Amino acid sequence: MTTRDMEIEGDLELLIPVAEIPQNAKCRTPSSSSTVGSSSHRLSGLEAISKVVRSWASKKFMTGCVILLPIAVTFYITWGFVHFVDGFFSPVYDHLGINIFGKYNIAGLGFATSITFIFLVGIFMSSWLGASVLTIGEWFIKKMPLVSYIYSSSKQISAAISPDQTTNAFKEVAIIRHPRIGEYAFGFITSTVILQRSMGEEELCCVYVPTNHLYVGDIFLISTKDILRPNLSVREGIEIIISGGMSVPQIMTTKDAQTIPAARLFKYPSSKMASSALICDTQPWKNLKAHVEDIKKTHLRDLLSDTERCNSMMVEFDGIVLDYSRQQATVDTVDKLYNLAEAAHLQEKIHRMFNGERINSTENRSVLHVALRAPRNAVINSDGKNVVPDVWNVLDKIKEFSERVRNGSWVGATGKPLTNVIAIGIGGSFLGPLFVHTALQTDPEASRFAKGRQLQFLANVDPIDVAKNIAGLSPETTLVVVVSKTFTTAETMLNARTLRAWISKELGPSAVAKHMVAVSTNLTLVEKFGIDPNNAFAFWDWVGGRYSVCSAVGVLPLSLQYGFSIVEKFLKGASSIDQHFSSASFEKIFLENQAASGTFRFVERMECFISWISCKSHLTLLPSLGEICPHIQQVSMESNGKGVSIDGVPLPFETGEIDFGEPGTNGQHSFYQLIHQGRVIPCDFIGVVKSQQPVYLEDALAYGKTAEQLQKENVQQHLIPHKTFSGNRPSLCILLSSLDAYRIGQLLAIYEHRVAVQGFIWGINSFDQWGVELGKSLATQVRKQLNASRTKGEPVEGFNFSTTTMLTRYLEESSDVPADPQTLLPRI
Ligand SMILES: O=P(O)(O)OC[C@H]1O[C@](O)(CO)[C@@H](O)[C@@H]1O
Repeated sequence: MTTRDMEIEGDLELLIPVAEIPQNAKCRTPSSSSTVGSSSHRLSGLEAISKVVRSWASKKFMTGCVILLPIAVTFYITWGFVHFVDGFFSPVYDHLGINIFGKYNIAGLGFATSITFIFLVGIFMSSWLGASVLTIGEWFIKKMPLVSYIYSSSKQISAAISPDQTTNAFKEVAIIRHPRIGEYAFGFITSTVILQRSMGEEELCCVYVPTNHLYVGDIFLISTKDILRPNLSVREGIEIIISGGMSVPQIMTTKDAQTIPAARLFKYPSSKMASSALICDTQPWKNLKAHVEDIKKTHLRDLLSDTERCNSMMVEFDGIVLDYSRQQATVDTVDKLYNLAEAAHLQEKIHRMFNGERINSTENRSVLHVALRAPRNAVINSDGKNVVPDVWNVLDKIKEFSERVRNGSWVGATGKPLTNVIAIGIGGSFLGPLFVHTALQTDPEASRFAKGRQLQFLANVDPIDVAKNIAGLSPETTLVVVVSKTFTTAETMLNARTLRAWISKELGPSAVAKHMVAVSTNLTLVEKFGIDPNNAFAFWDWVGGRYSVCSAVGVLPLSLQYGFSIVEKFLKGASSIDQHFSSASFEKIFLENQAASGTFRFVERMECFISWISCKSHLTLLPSLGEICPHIQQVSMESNGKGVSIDGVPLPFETGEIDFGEPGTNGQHSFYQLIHQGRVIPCDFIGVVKSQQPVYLEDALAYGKTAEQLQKENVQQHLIPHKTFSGNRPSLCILLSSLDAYRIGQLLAIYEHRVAVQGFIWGINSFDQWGVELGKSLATQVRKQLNASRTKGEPVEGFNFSTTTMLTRYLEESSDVPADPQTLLPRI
């Protein structure tokens, strides 16, 4: 139902009795109602007017009641109270012959007397004598069965608001995360307690959370660090509870938030991304470094025996569970990481990214891949322009085009439907779409939609790849999608020329218009290549190649294969993580608490810092997720393999993870020996509930196997050193409830943000790739040399000894290769 429909329905509800509305009232045209007699028209018109008038009158009457009722109740109760207290001392005054309610009424005399009396009791009870009298009195009261209960309850409540904080009063208002992640409860700190365990001491607070006004509630023992302390007095807290939450202030700050200058809370200076100071020079970095050395002394098996710690390191969001309890980290580590995040201005940097600021400063570009999956009505600006409508124009165009191809209304040059798609592209124009395609193949819904269709990718320039790609395919039923952000990448253009030649040769040059489309930011070059600009799908310079899978780069080939509706789910999954990552409440929570406590919304980002401690990561996956490895390799290693800070200052520490992995148990039969007994390599395990959960392996890495255990198992003495596993090897588990388009989108966004956060912390530019550019220019130099040697016989020069020797040898042995091949069509 649209919003308009809902509005109409609402109007009908208000004005016309439901029983009289025909089912199709909303859609009825004037002519369809003309059979109804004119008198009934008049009748229903009068009825409607009468109902409107009645509805108006009743609304106004209720408004009057709503305003007058609290005033009347307040006066009534106040008057009753004054009267009651006035009458409290009436027997005394009666005795003195003063009739306070009679003819010589001295209104308020009894009230004043009562107040004075209460005041005097206060003074007396504060004295030693008063306290002794009270103790004796209480002793008697507590002996009386029912009375003792009434007395203790009333005493607790009055103690709660007692100005004497040495009593068992509510000491402070507290907000705790309860009853589950993402929800909070108001409570009162009543006392603190030190919990002594084998791992050390921990201070806990007793937090009383009222469940039925103030009289009944639960007591929680919570680590002092996990308590949020709002800027509210105990009295204000009690008011909130008694009013059922109605008196809660619209904006609440925590006490520690006071130390954050107001300007930093919601405004970020737009000049520079961060100060040029390196993160390694900050105190939080040094603290964390020292802490890391310290934590290494505690074996993971001991850390894992602390259920409370493990529980706090398990988070869940929108169907994804993240368990980082097998990281060499304690709650204290997480705190220190928050401090580090603060020092790195992480929050500001994320905010700037979503705000479309040109945070890719070396290329002077915004970084807005999040806009590619934003809902249609979102507003994300780049240079003051909302980019979301442009994104959706392209998505709509893809939807329309892919539907035409899929339903056979767009056919090839010979009139046959195009059931095969070859997507040519390399790097970011290939790896992301390949990952999603491979993962979608096991989603039953997606594979149903892909029935009878085939999607292939062509990236490499080895002629064998081309041959493999076109083997068994006919150009008549094939659509080629050339994907290149720049439309200049040598490998892609060579492959594009090759397939253009393949199509032209079989179907004639005019067939190219029907059989080739493009995805690029460079529409001029697309046209020059010979592809109709109407058949080009744009994206923008604010989308980095490796972050482009949600642009037409991935959406077009995937929609052709699975239909747009499936791809839209994938975009929605990624968007869910984006919103979570940037949500206002997260920002508020994070800033207000100065990142002091582990909040759920932040935790996804935490794990990457933890991995960072040892700077390496590896992924172990389900077969269907196999292609995430190469994709993450590019996203992570091309983004964060940097040697200078964003300001160009050489970094005295190493950046970048080395990511590698294998799907399923292939890794077990390949490199797991090394991760068990060789180097320590932090691992990410991605599991899917409906498939498998490789938890046994994570535990093996964490716990290991000791010599004592082996002895008990009667293992031969000389084999014990070989069969011993040190354990203490960190890993992370991401568990997805299923592997469908939505979850794949979520997974993609989690890794993209993880990489961005790492870069933000290290203070580098994760969005340029000058290292790759160097590789490209070196390749060009070599290509020019080979061409000059082959066509003009020029000697190899300008290279070092090794390269010169190898190039010369290559030239000698490949004398039959053409100078600069225009295509790579297999020579059959
Ligand atoms: O899409 P293009 O321009 O062909 O570039 C392909 C890839 O080349 C790189 O620039 C370097 O590998 C990547 O970032 C990019 O994804």
